[in-house]
Amino acid sequence: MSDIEPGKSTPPTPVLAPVITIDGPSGSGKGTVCRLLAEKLGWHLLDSGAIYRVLAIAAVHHDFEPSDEDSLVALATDLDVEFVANEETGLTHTILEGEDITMTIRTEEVGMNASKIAALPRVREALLRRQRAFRELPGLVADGRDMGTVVFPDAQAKIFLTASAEERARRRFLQLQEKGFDANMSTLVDEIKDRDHRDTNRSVAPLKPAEDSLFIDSTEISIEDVVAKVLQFAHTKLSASEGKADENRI
Ligand SMILES: Nc1ncnc2c1ncn2[C@@H]1O[C@H](COP(=O)(O)OP(=O)(O)O)[C@@H](O)[C@H]1O
Ligand SMILES: Nc1ccn([C@H]2C[C@H](O)[C@@H](COP(=O)(O)OP(=O)(O)O)O2)c(=O)n1
Repeated sequence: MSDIEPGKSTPPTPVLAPVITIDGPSGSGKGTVCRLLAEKLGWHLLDSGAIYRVLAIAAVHHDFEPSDEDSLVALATDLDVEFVANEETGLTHTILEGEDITMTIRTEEVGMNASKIAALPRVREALLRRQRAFRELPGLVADGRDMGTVVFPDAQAKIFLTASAEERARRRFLQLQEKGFDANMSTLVDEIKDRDHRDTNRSVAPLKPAEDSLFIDSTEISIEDVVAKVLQFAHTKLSASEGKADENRI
């Protein structure tokens, strides 16, 4: 027997929004490129690293050790965080449990703590639904470590963006200086290598290129050229997937 009552039309199949993923190590340019892409396309933006960073700050607020997986899972499940766009400054403010943490979230210390708790499998699992909820029409640009491999394995276009550790540390150095933070170049190189090692070698959702991703080394490529490469690749992939959807409809 059919589920559809006579006289009633078939309910429309929900349309899944298209996704472009950019994964890669710290300082490769993911955040910058994703923001520019989302602006150009008018799509939503997911900064998944910000969620891990917020959780790391919340863990400190609650006095939880980075190894206390049960407490961190509970915190991740009910994480009280809002990302609020400020039209005047063009900044997205991060509000954790009512407190504006926009300035602290980008420090290297928070990045390192985020990397530690991100190695816990059940914490990652607890954050999956929250990340997937960002997938809304007209489309999503997702920035992280496991966007193309785990969170959105069916993404239409996947990019792996990297650069040499020295160049990434140099970029971070300039970025931190600009924001008025103290920074030391050789400490930054060590911290970046340490974080790369932890993110790449963890057992769950390690940092690695998805099999079907475009690999871009941005060490000697400008931001504008990286954006152009990604856009060209994404257009090709999105047209191909629209073609496939049409074939299936016939
Ligand atoms: N291709 C590039 N060439 C030079 N500087 C870059 C390039 N890509 C990004 N940057 C700069 O490097 C810094 C880190 O970039 P960001 O997007 O925050 O990296 P990620 O999100 O991968 O950690 C920013 O100040 C950004 O302007
Ligand atoms: N999808 C993600 C995003 C970030 N993480 C972890 C690992 C990273 O070292 C930290 C911080 O990520 P974030 O993207 O904010 O860091 P960078 O801006 O690249 O320095 O969080 C992750 O495990 N999976």
